Amino acid sequence: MNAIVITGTDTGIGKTVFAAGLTAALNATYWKPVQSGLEEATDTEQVARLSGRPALPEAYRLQLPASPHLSAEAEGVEIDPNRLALPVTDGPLVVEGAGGVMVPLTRKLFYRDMFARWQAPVVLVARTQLGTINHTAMSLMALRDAGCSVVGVAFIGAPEPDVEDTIVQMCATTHLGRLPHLSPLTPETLTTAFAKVDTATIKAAL
Ligand SMILES: Nc1ncnc2c1ncn2[C@@H]1O[C@H](COP(=O)(O)OP(=O)(O)OP(=O)(O)O)[C@@H](O)[C@H]1O
Ligand SMILES: C[C@H](N)[C@H](N)CCCCCC(=O)O
Ligand SMILES: [Mg+2]
Repeated sequence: MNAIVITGTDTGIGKTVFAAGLTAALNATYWKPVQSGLEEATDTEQVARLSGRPALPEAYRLQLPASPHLSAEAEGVEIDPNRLALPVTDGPLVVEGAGGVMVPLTRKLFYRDMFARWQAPVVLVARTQLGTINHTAMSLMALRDAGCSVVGVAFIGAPEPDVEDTIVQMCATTHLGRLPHLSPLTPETLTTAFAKVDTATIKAAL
């Protein structure tokens, strides 16, 4: 296996920025199987800008910025899981979901079920802000319930050591490091910040 899945406790929490840092750190290829919402820069464009690494084309590019199953329905299509088989790449592949782990790809398939089909190790990206213990614990339960192999949790935001330690200890997971809010967010600031992420543990899971 040379793919690593990046999922999160919610949409808009920093999966793409984290995925860009990891793609650069692993000299990997990036893939966003399903992009919903095309008005702003896509995740693939963001990762290309921040990592300088190659990206595979999305299997689905959907106009409506919504849950993938709704974005697909809005265009009169249904996402076909058979079109989402992990591509074979030379070198590591960083694959980003959309939103959180229980986001539907269809009305019968949540993203976590797709991760389980892929049998790829999973990194869960979580905020450090208030509310994250509940969201992270539930996301880990959902991933484990589906049989996913979780490498650990990567945190985004200001340091909250008591919160982070609580999650690691009570959820029996691994702390993969923390990305602060970067301003400006550039390939250089991301590379510097990402040096503190436990890339070795992630690489060992590949
Ligand atoms: N560490 C960070 N420093 C600065 N800005 C960040 C950081 N992480 C995320 N952002 C910004 O927050 C917004 C949401 O981040 P991002 O696109 O990575 O979320 P996401 O979890 O990938 O969302 P989606 O579920 O849509 O894929 C973006 O504008 C992004 O640039
Ligand atoms: C549109 C957004 N940027 C993401 N690509 C999709 C987020 C889906 C969230 C669905 C939900 O949890 O309600
Ligand atoms: Mg994203």
